[in-house]
Parts: sequence; C-alpha cells; structure tokens
Amino acid sequence: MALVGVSGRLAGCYCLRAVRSLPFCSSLQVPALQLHISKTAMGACQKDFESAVNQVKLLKKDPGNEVKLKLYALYKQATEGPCNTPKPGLFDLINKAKWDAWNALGNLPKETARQNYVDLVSGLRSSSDSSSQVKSEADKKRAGYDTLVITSEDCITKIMLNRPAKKNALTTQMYREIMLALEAASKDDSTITVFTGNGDYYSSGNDLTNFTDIPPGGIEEKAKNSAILLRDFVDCFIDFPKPLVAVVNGPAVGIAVTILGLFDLVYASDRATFHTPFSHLGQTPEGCSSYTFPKIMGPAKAVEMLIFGKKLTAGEAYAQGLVTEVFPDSTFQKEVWTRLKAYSKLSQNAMHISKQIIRNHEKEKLHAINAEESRILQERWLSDECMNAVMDFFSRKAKL
Ligand SMILES: CCCC/C=C/CC(=O)SCCNC(=O)CCNC(=O)[C@H](O)C(C)(C)COP(=O)(O)OP(=O)(O)OC[C@H]1O[C@@H](n2cnc3c(N)ncnc32)[C@H](O)[C@@H]1OP(=O)(O)O
Repeated sequence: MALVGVSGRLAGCYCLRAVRSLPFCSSLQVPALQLHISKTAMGACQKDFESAVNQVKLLKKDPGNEVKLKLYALYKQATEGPCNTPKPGLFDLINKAKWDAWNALGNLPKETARQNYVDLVSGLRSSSDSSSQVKSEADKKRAGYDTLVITSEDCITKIMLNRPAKKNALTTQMYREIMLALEAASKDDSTITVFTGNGDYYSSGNDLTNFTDIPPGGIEEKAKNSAILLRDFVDCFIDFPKPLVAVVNGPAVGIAVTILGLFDLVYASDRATFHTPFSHLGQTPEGCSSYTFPKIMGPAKAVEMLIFGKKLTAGEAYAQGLVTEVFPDSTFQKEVWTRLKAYSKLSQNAMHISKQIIRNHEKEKLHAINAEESRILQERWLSDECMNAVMDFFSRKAKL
C-alpha cells in the first residue's frame, strides 16, 4: 500500500483561526469565518496576505476540501512556520488531515508560504467570478475529490468511484477520499448514501500498485500502515449511520465485494460478478467478510468464495443473499434510481433509527473482527505468496 500523504485531500478550514471549522463538505456554501491574523505573518507581502485572508471570506463557491486544506496549511506555515504540533490521533480524521497538509510543507519559508497563499486565493477568485453565473450540473458535484465523483440530489448522496480506465481499482488516496466522503455524507441532509462505479467495472478492488510504493521504513512499515488504513476504512462502513446502498454496475473484486456485507442494500446489474480471489493473491479475507459472509450465505458458500475464490454471477450472489436484487443491465440505472428516489422520500429519522436498531448490536463485534482481519493481512502482505502474486500481476503472467 502506498503511504501517500493526504495533504490537500481532506476537509479542514481555510485558515488557522477560523472560529467555525468547515463541516465535511456538507454544504456548498462557504461558511462565514472570523479571521485573526497572527502578528507573526509579517514581511514583504504582508498586506497582500492579509487581503487574501479577507478575500477568502468573500468566495461565492466552496473551493473544495483539497483547496481548503492547502489554504489551511499555507496559512499555518505563513504565520507559524513549520508544523510544530503533535500529530493528532488516527481517528481524529479532520485534524489529522490538517496536520498532514501543514506538515507536508516541511521547511517552506514563511514568505514563500505567504506568497503561495496569495496566489492561490487570487486563482480562486478569478475562477469563482467566472463561474458564479452558471448553475450547471457540475455545481452539484462536490469539489475536492480527485478519485470520486460525489453528487447530492433528491436526498441521495452518490459516491461514484471514478478511475474507469483502471477498473476503479482502489488507491491509497481513494481509500482516504472514501472515508472523507462517508464522513461528509453522514452529516449532510441526504437520507440515503449510494456507492457505485464509473465505467464498466464497479471496482477491481485494491489497486495492486499500492504495494509498490515502499516508505523509508521498508515493507514492514508499509504493511503496518496498510493494515491501519484498511482497519480505518472498514470501520467507516461499520459505523456509517444512514442506509448505505451499493449500485453494482459491473464486476466487483476483492475488498469491493467483501464490504458489501456491511451495506444495507446491494442492487446489481446482471453484468456484475463477485470475486474474492484472496488465495490467488496470498491474502486473506477483509471487510469483516470472515464473519458477514458465512452469516449471509452459510459457511459452505462463504468458503467457496473466500478460500477457493469462486467468482459468482449476479444471479448466484442474489441466490446466496449477498445481493438484494438483480436488474437487467439495459434498464439497470433507470430501475434502480427510480426505486432509490422513492425510498429517499421516506421518513429520514425513522430510517436512520431503524438502521441503528438493526446494526448496533453487532458493531462492537464487527470492529473486533475488522481489527483481527487487518492484523492478519499485515502479516500476509509480507509473505512470499503475496509478493509473488503481486509481481505476477505486474508482469502480466496472471490475471483473475
Ligand atoms: C489498504 C487496504 C487493502 C485492502 C486489500 C484488499 C484486497 C483486494 O482487494 S484483493 C483484489 C485485488 N484486485 C485484483 O487482484 C484485480 C487485478 N486486476 C485484474 O485481474 C484485471 O485487471 C481485471 C480482471 C480486474 C480486469 O481485466 P481486463 O483485462 O478487463 O482489464 P485490464 O487491462 O487488466 O485493466 C485495465 C487497467 O486497469 C489496471 N487495473 C485493473 N485492476 C487493477 C488493480 N486491482 N490494481 C492495479 N491496476 C489495476 C490494469 O493494470 C490496466 O492498466 P493498464 O491499462 O495501465 O495496463
């Protein structure tokens, strides 16, 4: 797994002393900010800097999480210098993202940071001015996500995996963006959250190139960090409070399949397939599937999938209870979205409370299972079996 820094990917606030932190993308409106410019932000372009800080308040359009994080980091660097606070805990996602963004600036001089801040705001102002007249489809999209397209309409937040050329394989960045998107969706005013894929695949699972980006601490550190990422990622699904729907538009592989056991509805095109080739890859089940799959389909069928890597058709996955309903591919989108729009009008609180009643009593168990599966995978990723399988993929000897 790559340990790519999350700088510029997560939510945060525009500048250091923003009294009101931005909610996680829950609105396209730029919140009012009360700014206090530190006295340390002195220097050649101090006036420009102060003016840029004030101009941020006037932006008509939310610049998105990535830009907000950049603004935050540059402001901190400009006013305080290099990151000087302890790293927030793993589950403190927002503050950790902010810290990462600031820390990523390293020893960038204060004056350069100030200038970069001014340049960034200036760019934002011109793009905001030119686009503010147009109320287009694009306006409904959430900014700040590179690997996802997120839209909210009809009380439904749709999170679409958006790497169609790579079959929506999940990169480290994507795992992190998905966590943020879930956090945002849990707080926005939608009633239902939907996952789907752009292109012919739903998702080909973990991006195997994640394995090629080795940090200075070596493969042990990589495996450890990956296990943490995996655990955090799956925890977000376990804890997600609203009805979560998978619209499986095409084949699904690996972790894209296993986490379906944590969804509330799984609608599949008849073109979809469900494949968990863990033993082919020297790996073991994740996404709590070691628990949810035997529970959903019985131990024998779960073993066929999770140990022997049997690929299921949509019809088979339906027969085994993993899929709620299968639709012909030709009418899939129309039928599914008609259905979901009708569901989204049901009583929001009742739906959310019902989900809690159905899911809450298992949460603790699921978290424990997730932690154990992640721990075991950490060891597996260091095995020859796993490394050889990944190398086979890249040398094109093996395909699923
Ligand atoms: C931190 C959390 C870790 C969680 C761990 C999870 C475990 C898993 O998810 S295990 C499953 C891992 N996935 C795979 O092993 C799938 C590997 N991919 C394939 O076997 C094939 O690509 C395919 C069967 C999905 C599709 O084959 P097809 O012939 O139709 O298309 P390709 O030409 O192979 O793919 C197009 C393009 O996309 C790249 N790609 C597809 N999937 C992946 C992937 N999982 N990782 C990296 N790259 C992938 C593929 O290399 C092609 O790229 P190029 O066009 O640049 O060659």
